[in-house]
Amino acid sequence: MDNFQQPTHQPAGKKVAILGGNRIPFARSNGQYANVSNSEMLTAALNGLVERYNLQDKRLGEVVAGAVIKLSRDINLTRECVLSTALSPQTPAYDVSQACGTGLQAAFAVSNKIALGLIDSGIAGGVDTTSDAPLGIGDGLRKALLKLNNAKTNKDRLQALLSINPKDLIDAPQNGEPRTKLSMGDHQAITALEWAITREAQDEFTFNSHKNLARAYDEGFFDDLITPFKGLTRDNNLRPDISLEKLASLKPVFGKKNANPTMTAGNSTPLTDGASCVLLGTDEWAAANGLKPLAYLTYQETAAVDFTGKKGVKEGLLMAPAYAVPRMLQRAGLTLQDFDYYEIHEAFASQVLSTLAAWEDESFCKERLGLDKPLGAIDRSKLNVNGSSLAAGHPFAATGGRILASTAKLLDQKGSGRALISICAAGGQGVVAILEK
Ligand SMILES: CC(=O)SCCNC(=O)CCNC(=O)[C@H](O)C(C)(C)COP(=O)(O)OP(=O)(O)OC[C@H]1O[C@@H](n2cnc3c(N)ncnc32)[C@H](O)[C@@H]1OP(=O)(O)O
Repeated sequence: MDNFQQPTHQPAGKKVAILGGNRIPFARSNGQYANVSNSEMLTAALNGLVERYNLQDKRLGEVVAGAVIKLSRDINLTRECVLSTALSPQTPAYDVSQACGTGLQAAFAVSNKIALGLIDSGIAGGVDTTSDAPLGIGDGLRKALLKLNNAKTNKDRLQALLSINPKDLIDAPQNGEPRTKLSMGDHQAITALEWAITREAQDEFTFNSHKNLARAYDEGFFDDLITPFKGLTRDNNLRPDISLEKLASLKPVFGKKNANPTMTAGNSTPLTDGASCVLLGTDEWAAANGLKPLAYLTYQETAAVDFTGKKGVKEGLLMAPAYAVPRMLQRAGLTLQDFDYYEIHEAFASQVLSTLAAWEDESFCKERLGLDKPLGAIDRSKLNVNGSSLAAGHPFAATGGRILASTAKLLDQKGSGRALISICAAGGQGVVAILEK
């Protein structure tokens, strides 16, 4: 199978600079932000960015953000949040949604307009809460209410009311695939088994994520990337004193029917609340506003895999980045080893490890990617150097902004270099990008 047949295009035109970023500390679900809405969190992240980069009263080209789980009243959540900030109310804004890839996809939307010369600046972002999740009325209740509304006699009305079953009252959002009814974790457990990812490797990977994030906080790396919010100054999922012994003692929570289940609450991301955003612009706009480009967003790619196996090979739900990255590398004329940093979203430790295993695997690279040899191994010391989602948490749509802002800062600190960003998303999708300085 050749996955490189479809022509993809790097938008020609203006360079797109990442000028800064901001987020609020991420909080475990039903914790510190239990009573805080998406709207309040995204507004706080945006306001922090506005303040840090003196954007008060500025009319930006566009603000694009989104949430994976939205209340139905939040028809254009991003626009409402922009109106609550000190930005000029003449700044247009709209929502996008692409599961966990939302934040990065929002940055693509802004950057493509900048590259085309249609706008000169913009903000991309994302927010999610699983604490303040929307509840709809269940199908059973909805149908009974419709019946009640159309009833002509008291008998019909009574029958409609009696048809209501308590279990049909509420329709809550599920963290699972609608087609398979499996949770993200149970899907990933199948992939982990397929790639023989051990419990020890997952726990060690998780340990490093927490240690790296804790060190980065202690070194002040996040001082100009995070605005304290509701009493939090750091992500409250972070465990600086994490131990391999404690990780090893946790019970498996996903793939429990497997012979040897390996995925636990420790080596999976927690359900999380939070928001993030990044400021993008042309070199000219940056100079006119006294800002310095941290890095440039140079390549982007989105891929999707058939996780149902309906039309051929059944692929792992979270394996789309394994396809998106080589496609982007080919277009950029780069190898997997040509990077100073790798920022791979840690949906689950085993997801990152499965993707790395696939890139090292000869038959996967030849048969599924259509390459003549494996992409090969990466230098693990360059991977998620300041921690990632396992430690920070993963408020779905906010992860893209978190990664973009910290990766741009890493490249700026280094002075020059190149970073690969990869985010897996529900629906069998993968959103990836290259940042350069
Ligand atoms: C594209 C994508 O990104 S897909 C990914 C999308 N996200 C998801 O699917 C979210 C997946 N995560 C979840 O569903 C939930 O967080 C779960 C099921 C993993 C865990 O939920 P819970 O059981 O509520 O977790 P909880 O926080 O209570 O942790 C369970 C135990 O593990 C312990 N624990 C969790 N992490 C760690 C750790 N790193 N080190 C030590 N102990 C830990 C907790 O302290 C707790 O111990 P206790 O029972 O003694 O209090």
